[in-house]
Amino acid sequence: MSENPDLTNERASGTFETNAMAAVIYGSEKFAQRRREITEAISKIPEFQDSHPLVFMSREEKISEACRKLAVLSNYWNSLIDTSDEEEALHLYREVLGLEGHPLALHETMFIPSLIAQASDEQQEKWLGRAQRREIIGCYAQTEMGHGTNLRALETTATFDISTREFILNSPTITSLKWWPGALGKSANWSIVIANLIIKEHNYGPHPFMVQLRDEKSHEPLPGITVGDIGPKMAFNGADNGFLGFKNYRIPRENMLMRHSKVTSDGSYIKPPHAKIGYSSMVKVRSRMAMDQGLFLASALVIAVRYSAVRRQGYLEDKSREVKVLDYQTQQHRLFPSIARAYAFIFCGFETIRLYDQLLIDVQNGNTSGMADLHALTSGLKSVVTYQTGEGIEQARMACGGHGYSMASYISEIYGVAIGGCTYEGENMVMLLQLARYLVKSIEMIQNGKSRELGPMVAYLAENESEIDLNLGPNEYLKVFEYAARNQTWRATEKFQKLRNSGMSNEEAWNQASVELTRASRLHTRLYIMSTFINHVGSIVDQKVKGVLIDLLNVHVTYEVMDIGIYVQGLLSSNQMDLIRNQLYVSLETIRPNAVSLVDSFQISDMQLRSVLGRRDGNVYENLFKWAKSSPLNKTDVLPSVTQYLKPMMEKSKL
Ligand SMILES: CCCCCCCC/C=C\CCCCCCC/C=C/C(=O)SCCNC(=O)CCNC(=O)[C@H](O)C(C)(C)COP(=O)(O)OP(=O)(O)OC[C@H]1O[C@@H](n2cnc3c(N)ncnc32)[C@H](O)[C@@H]1OP(=O)(O)O
Ligand SMILES: Cc1cc2nc3c(=O)[nH]c(=O)nc-3n(C[C@H](O)[C@H](O)[C@H](O)COP(=O)(O)OP(=O)(O)OC[C@H]3O[C@@H](n4cnc5c(N)ncnc54)[C@H](O)[C@@H]3O)c2cc1C
Repeated sequence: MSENPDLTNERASGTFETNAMAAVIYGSEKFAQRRREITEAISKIPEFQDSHPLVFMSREEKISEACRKLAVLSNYWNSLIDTSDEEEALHLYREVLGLEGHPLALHETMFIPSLIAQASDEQQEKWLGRAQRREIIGCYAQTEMGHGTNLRALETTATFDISTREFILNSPTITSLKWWPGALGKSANWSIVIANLIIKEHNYGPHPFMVQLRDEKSHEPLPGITVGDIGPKMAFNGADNGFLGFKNYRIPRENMLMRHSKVTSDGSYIKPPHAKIGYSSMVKVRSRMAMDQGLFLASALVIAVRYSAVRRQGYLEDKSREVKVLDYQTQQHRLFPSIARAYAFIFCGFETIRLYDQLLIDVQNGNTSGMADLHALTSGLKSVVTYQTGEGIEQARMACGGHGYSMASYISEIYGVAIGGCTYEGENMVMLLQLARYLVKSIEMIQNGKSRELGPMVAYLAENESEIDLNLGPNEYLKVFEYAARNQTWRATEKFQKLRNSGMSNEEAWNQASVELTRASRLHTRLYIMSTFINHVGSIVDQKVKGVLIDLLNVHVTYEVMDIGIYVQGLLSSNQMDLIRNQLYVSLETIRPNAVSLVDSFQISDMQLRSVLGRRDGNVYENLFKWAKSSPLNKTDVLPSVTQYLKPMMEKSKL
């Protein structure tokens, strides 16, 4: 079937090459090209296609389908990608497995990275190759039923038995059961388990241990291990998140991951170079989240924008033909700022992934000085990005009207998976408060005359306000954001200090200032996102691409400043606010002809999107009907439930 002419026309009105834009989105022409090649190669392998639509499958079927594809994938792995390239691997996973989770997701994202960051050279020699070759499947078991946030209160223990030189693992209570780890329930046979290290009755706090859970031949749980699946979730049901308990389960001393902290055979403890070095796997995932969430948001927008270009409803001036809903200003206001955010998040994601990779090298060389900065940055970024992604996806769903609510759109599944990011890798409020600690410390440095020691990301906190001339472009909007973030950070810090100075305990003062503190963290992070977007656009060489991205940046800066209006009342007059509002409306119109090309540029395949509404060819209606007919409910005209219950009920009512 040929392409829907409405989409053909939209594509013809684009002013730039989508391949050139993809090269900017994905950081290089080479990688953008590799993504296309991988997608093309996969499309030719029939076993990678869903055996039937995932949305009609039960959990068991979804997990089985994911395992089937992983088994097929193992035959093609080396021929499809450069296995040493994490981004290629991720693209392959996304294309073949989609986003509903699978038994290797945590193996790749946390188990292997933990071995790389936490295992000594000898331990890597023993386990890393096996993990990378997928001879074993691992997971990351930290969260317990009773505690996920407050890691110092974890209850699982690993007690060193000096006589046998083993650790004895125990789960002393119900609440100490590990609860949530992905792939733990049914798939993983090994795990990195975070447990309190106890030597001679002294608790040294949470440490990582390499623990075999299941027999490598029979896959049966080993004696002393209780393990299973925690049941269905809001989404992500292709993953078997699990529970895990230990009863006097012994592992050799050499199974504590000992790159940083160490326990010698006589039970001596050697401290790590930084107290929080064991938290690196979390920082690794957080550093990826802006990218991954940006892609979730992008997926929803591809669906909503393409659909809005083929959906016609109502009239504007021309009464001879109904208008594409994408031409309504409200629809543009609903979708275009999110397109800008998706681009910005991906740009930030590349930046934080690079920063993590650099930090990993620094830490391996004994330099831990960058840990606090990256922890603060990624804590704020994961919180803001996951929240705004959730908002953007939900708006995309509503922008598709009734069909958006159908699973045929697939947006609800994208939403369910993405929104989990507000919780996993540190609940958002908690992580905003982690960043707030860093911001408060920065203010205290300024108060103590140490402004010069501030890092580049917080230097603006020490600056004075300057006049704003909004006609001068994005950098002036950045100043507006700096003003808002600086003002709020000072106000929140002063509130905290005032409460503390009034005699309140540090903890209570912090609690009573915490809403204001989280607001400061959000503004600081949004400033970082805007500034990264501006810098990125500034570095683009292709002039056509750059021109469109400047238009998109204008949508971003005007929308973001309008969105934080309450924080800039002291800086901007109502005339200036009106000016910004009008600039936003103009920029929505400017971007309109490029809307479809901007989402096409994400180059997310139909196979990955799984959306009838978001099909690249735009042939929505005939495929919607086909999809509905394939619903299991339509296998028969008369359901057994009708024969069994409704018919007798109706018959009885006739009497
Ligand atoms: C490659 C192929 C991939 C295939 C992918 C396939 C795609 C699949 C499809 C979809 C993707 C979906 C994937 C889903 C994956 C989900 C995985 C989820 C995993 C998890 O959730 S793991 C568990 C995560 N848990 C947490 O994040 C816990 C949160 N809590 C904490 O981090 C901490 O407890 C704390 C930071 C909140 C507090 O810690 P603590 O009490 O110890 O510390 P404080 O006293 O508060 O602070 C002390 C001091 O330490 C500093 N600090 C804290 N953390 C760090 C750190 N990490 N680095 C540096 N410094 C740190 C803190 O700032 C304080 O400093 P100051 O005293 O203020 O100076
Ligand atoms: C999809 C998914 C996958 C996951 N995968 C894994 C995994 O692979 N491995 C793993 O170990 N874990 C995993 N988790 C667990 C996850 O990391 C935790 O659920 C998360 O860290 C939040 O902790 P919690 O559940 O204890 O929340 P809680 O801390 O109980 O949060 C409840 C509320 O209390 C508030 N709160 C808590 N502490 C504070 C505070 N100090 N200040 C202010 N407010 C506070 C929170 O903001 C929140 O509103 C996963 C979770 C999900 C949803």
